[in-house]
Amino acid sequence: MSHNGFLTLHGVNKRFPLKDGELSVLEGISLDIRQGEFISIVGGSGCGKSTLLRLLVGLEEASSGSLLLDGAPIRGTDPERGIVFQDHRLYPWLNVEDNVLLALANSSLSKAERLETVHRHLELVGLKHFARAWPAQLSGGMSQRVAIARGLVNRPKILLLDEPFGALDALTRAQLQEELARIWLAEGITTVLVTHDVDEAVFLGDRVVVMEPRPGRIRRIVEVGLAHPRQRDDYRLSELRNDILKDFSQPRESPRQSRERPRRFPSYAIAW
Ligand SMILES: Nc1ncnc2c1ncn2[C@@H]1O[C@H](COP(=O)(O)OP(=O)(O)OP(=O)(O)O)[C@@H](O)[C@H]1O
Repeated sequence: MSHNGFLTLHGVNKRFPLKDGELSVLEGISLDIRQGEFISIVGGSGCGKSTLLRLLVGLEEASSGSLLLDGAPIRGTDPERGIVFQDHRLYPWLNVEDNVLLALANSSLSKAERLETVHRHLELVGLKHFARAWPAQLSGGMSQRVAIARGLVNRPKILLLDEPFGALDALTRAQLQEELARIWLAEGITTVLVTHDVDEAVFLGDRVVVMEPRPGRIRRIVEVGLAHPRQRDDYRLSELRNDILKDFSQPRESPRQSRERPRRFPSYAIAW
């Protein structure tokens, strides 16, 4: 495995302590991500996708192995790593502008520069006219746009997305996928997207990392090899999708014992 990636994971293991032993959630994760690349990570429930993303965010520490961003070890959260969760986590008592502004709390920019930066990012996600709106006035899709603006406003080195469209209806989801592709093309930001949705993974990703569970491992990495912007009805995308879906109907080996956690529910509830 070479170590010349912009974001490099090498031999990453993650174990959680249990009352009677420990649970191995990720095993031997090695991955080199190029600067500006869009990586999708797919896998069934419980294969450790979110845990992997939490390691990249710095919310969890690896039990062993290394995670390097631009040559430096990832330790703790940092504005150089922007994150967008499935539930947008906007503060209901702050308007859209202030929600995004909050992400710049530790920035060295002046107040005027911060406001200008916030407005530029709201424009980027198509919400130029909603700076003064309240979260309760936004649809689910609009809230996720605000969350994307907030994830980008610090000009991070990487953008990490954990099922960002998982709670949206199919049409809004498709629209936001296209928006995300446009933003990624315009900004050239290295992006890691975790999703359950294989169509979404192949539509957006330069490469798709297919994971398998118990413990979470990389099953294979699929090179999509299609230029952006892509056409949703491109038959090559469906071929890739079908090929990846086969992985989920043919387990490579019998699953090892694992403890399941109750499924998470999206905590956002605002839509109109
Ligand atoms: N803090 C923790 N303590 C103990 N076990 C944990 C912890 N966090 C995650 N796990 C376990 O790790 C495994 C992987 O969880 P993770 O949320 O990373 O999977 P996932 O692939 O993102 O699943 P989903 O798609 O359902 O969100 C699960 O079996 C879960 O129970």
